[in-house]
Amino acid sequence: MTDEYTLFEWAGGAGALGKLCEAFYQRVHDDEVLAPVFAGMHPDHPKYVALWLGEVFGGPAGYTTERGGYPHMLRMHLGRAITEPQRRRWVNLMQDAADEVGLPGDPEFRAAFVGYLEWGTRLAVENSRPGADPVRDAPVPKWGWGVAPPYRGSVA
Ligand code: HEM
Repeated sequence: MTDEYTLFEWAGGAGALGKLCEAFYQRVHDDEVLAPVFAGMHPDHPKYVALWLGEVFGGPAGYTTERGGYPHMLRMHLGRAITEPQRRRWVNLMQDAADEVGLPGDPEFRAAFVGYLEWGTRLAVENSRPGADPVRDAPVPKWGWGVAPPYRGSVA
């Protein structure tokens, strides 16, 4: 059964995601494309992103209960005008960090993991576009092992 474990559990839980984000932001710090984007970030930003990822991947709802949930995450991206090269570098460095900290390398986990990174970063670009007016309030999304159906727009 594919849903016997959540992605959170399969990844190694909060500890593994914490290490992933520490390694990722270390790489960001040394990266010519992303260092300027994150120059003013909150010192605990890696912890918050780890909390977010944990909730998305089926772990505890800590980002919602402790950090303002989806509306806060969305606000943090509004107006940032994230570019495609920045987005792509973000995805690349996350995968480098996943290798570095030894997240599971099996095809199913990595496909689901990278699927979320692609989906989430493309939404971040869209939502950060100057003038974008995305829905402000929504639950933290959940990501699992499955395959996402095609997006058909908002159907009344
Ligand atoms: C799957 C993709 C992404 C996820 C899951 C994500 C997650 C988050 C979260 C949870 C926050 C708020 C942290 C807090 O509570 O303080 C945040 C803030 C931020 N994100 Fe993202 N993000 C994604 C993509 C991106 C991309 C592609 C960029 C730019 C290349 C970006 C740039 C930023 C910046 C600059 C902040 C503000 C950091 C600070 O000032 O502390 N994000 N992100």
